[in-house]
Amino acid sequence: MSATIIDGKAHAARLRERIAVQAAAFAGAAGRAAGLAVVLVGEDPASAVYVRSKGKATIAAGMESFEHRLPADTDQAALIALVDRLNADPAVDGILVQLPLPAHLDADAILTRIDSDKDVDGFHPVNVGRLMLGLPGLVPCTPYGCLLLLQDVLGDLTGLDAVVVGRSNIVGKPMAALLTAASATVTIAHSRTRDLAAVVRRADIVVAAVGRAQMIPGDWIKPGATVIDVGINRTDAGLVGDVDFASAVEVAGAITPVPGGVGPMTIACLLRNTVVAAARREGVPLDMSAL
Ligand SMILES: NC(=O)C1=CN([C@@H]2O[C@H](COP(=O)(O)OP(=O)(O)OC[C@H]3O[C@@H](n4cnc5c(N)ncnc54)[C@H](OP(=O)(O)O)[C@@H]3O)[C@@H](O)[C@H]2O)C=CC1
Ligand SMILES: Nc1nc(=O)c2c([nH]1)NC[C@@H]1CN(c3ccc(C(=O)N[C@@H](CCC(=O)O)C(=O)O)cc3)C=[N+]21
Ligand SMILES: [Mg+2]
Repeated sequence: MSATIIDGKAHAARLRERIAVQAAAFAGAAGRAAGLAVVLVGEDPASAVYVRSKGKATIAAGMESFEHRLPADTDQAALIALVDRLNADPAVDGILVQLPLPAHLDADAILTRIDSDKDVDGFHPVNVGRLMLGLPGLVPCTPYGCLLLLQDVLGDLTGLDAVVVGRSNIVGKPMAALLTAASATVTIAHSRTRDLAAVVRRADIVVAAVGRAQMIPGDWIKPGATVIDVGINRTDAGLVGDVDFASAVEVAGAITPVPGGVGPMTIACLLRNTVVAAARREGVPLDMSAL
């Protein structure tokens, strides 16, 4: 039996339509469009592709896009100065500094410098704290997009066994926090986990966020499990996930493809966070049930 393929691209397109309605309502009430500033330091080609697609999606949703491209040798003080300028700019509701930054820059200091109310990535310590405390804030886009896909497939996640493979600050840890808040029973696995196969085999939900091409084979997947593949790995065979799709699709109940799964949801959730941030900043009420 073959799994349902979770169409992240179609789900993201529907979400973007609802966001556009809310963005128009915001613009009508505030007298201006919501604005997203994206900062890219250096010339990494993959990052440049993401930044371009974020800019296009922002404009398509009826929001304003501000792109800042800085040379790879930009120093800490110059980047801090740009963040300060964006923090103070009333037309900017969301700020995203594309990661990874060049090694000579202190990414933690930059992310902490962003106004937490404009932190549409949800990486600022204040938003990380809010997520852990269950307080309203801005939630990291990729894990939030994964949660939306899981709830679409499974409905209520209460009591389900979830395994998150990967413990990064941008995907694994916030994913585990969201699943915990949704009342799943959560295991976080990582490079030091003993017998990863056995840990994955007991999961009703597997979220793979490792960055190793096709490392999770189908025979680790419990029959009928829901598999969310966050991995984006460029190989000679093209773009592949962290899950071996060909074998996993034969065992899983539902599975995201790469491309066309989590990636498009990340961008849709970034737009969602931007209109949410804009509405909070201006005190404009939004229909959150649409988002
Ligand atoms: N689709 C999307 O929108 C997005 C996709 N990505 C993709 O998701 C993947 C993960 O990204 P990110 O979280 O930033 O990656 P990181 O490199 O920051 O983290 C990888 C995690 O995987 C763990 N890990 C590494 N090797 C193994 C192993 N052999 N067994 C078990 N765990 C292992 C690491 O463990 P340890 O902590 O012990 O080192 C670490 O916790 C990448 O492919 C990235 O490109 C990322 C963001 C958005
Ligand atoms: N501050 C910051 N925030 C991020 O959210 C962030 C970041 N830095 N750095 C890089 C990662 C990665 N990321 C992706 C976004 C979209 C796709 C995406 O749309 N992927 C398409 C394919 C794109 C392609 O073909 O390359 C898909 O999976 O279908 C992938 C990956 C966001 N990230
Ligand atoms: Mg993100």
